[in-house]
Amino acid sequence: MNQSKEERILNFVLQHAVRGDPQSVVDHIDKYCSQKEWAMNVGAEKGLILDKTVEEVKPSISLELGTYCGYSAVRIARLLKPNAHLITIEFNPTYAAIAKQMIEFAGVQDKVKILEGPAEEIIPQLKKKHEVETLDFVFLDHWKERYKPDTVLLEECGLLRRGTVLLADNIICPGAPDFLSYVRNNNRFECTNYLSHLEYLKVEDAMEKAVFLG
Ligand SMILES: O=c1[nH]cnc2c(O)cc(-c3ccc(F)cc3)cc12
Ligand SMILES: [Mg+2]
Repeated sequence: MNQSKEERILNFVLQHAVRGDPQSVVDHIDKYCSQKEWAMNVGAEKGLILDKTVEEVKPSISLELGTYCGYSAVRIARLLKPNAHLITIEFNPTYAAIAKQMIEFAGVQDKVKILEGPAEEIIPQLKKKHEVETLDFVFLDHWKERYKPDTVLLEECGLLRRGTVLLADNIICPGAPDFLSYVRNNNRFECTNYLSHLEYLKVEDAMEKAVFLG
């Protein structure tokens, strides 16, 4: 049975990147996806915006919505302080299996917990089942039509606290218009837009930072 694109990305990393070196894993995914096959990793340019946000927030507990192959999970985990953790939620079991191998190869498995299933089912379980109190940082990178409902759900579940930073990918392409108007017109969020480009292409894209004011 022939390989999926995601398996080809993973195999390229396993064969060429340095085991235990998260930066090498990130660089090799970017190399493959810029030279061979486009894939929806946040990429190097928007990845720098993600890096700067993680370095600024210094989160103890982070949540990622949309793991895919694990590129941004590895990117975030490589910057986390000791004892800090990332929970990443992936709906697609095939992607989750690829990401698990990617995260283990990078050597960041002790910092990352992958949860498989729909975010709307897992988010309400975070407090009791996964011992989360409140989140310091949330990276939204799953389905654009889920950005707004899952943001409302995070708030309803008491997972946001004053200063929790949300960072959303793909604000222009594919776009998340209902999320954007929700956070920008809600006086409990302080928003900042970061204009960038779609991963591996010259197409415009942007990220939106929304700080919850409590
Ligand atoms: O579905 C997506 N989830 C998360 N991130 C994405 C992402 O960064 C880009 C895209 C995407 C963008 C343009 C296109 F022509 C086709 C797909 C989708 C997702
Ligand atoms: Mg994205």
